[in-house]
Amino acid sequence: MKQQSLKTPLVLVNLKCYTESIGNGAHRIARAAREIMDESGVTIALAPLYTDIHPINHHYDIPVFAQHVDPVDPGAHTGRMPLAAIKSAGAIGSLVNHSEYRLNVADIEKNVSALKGAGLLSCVCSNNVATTAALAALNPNYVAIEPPELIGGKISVSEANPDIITDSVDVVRKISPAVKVLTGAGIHSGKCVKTAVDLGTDGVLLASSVVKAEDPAAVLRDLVSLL
Ligand SMILES: O=C(CO)COP(=O)(O)O
Repeated sequence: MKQQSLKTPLVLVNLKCYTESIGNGAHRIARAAREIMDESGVTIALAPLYTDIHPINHHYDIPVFAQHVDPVDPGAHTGRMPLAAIKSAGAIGSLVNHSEYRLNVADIEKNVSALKGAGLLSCVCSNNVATTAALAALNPNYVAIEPPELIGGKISVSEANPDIITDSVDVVRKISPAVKVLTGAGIHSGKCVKTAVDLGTDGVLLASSVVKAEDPAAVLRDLVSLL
């Protein structure tokens, strides 16, 4: 099946389970993402709650990732989310192995292959350079390096730990050059994004600075301003 693709640099916003991401909140962020995408030409993708995959993709024509997919085939499971369901809702891909939803390596591999087989994108999250190397060997579309101690904070990975970005880019280039690298944790300004891209990444994965903003469009406008 033909694989989906997204233009680089990519700004991928994970809406997580924040109050601001539920119901109308998700639409508010989606409207802002649509506005800034049209204004700037930079690709902004969203990873909303499952219930918002279809509405956001349908109403705003925004590339949508699931925050997780369960490594199960359709069948007698209860409370799980099979890949076929996120695909039919309109997801272009899924996050896999976020720090807030760790998986074992066998399940990460199963998800990456299943997403590829379905023509969807995989964005596998990693916490350090050694994990990044192991995950790049699985050939996902993206590896997103996010130091857990900086997630949700005010100091970004670009400011606090540029070496982890450079080392991750180097290791991925050596192991699987086709794999794209994102970075995230604490990303909150155009300068953070520019530093990440200048250090060799293909974009950023972020959450709180946009989701919890009073004016998500203003924050997104700043985030893409130096690209
Ligand atoms: O975990 C993240 C994105 O998946 C990063 O979150 P913050 O942007 O809130 O640090």
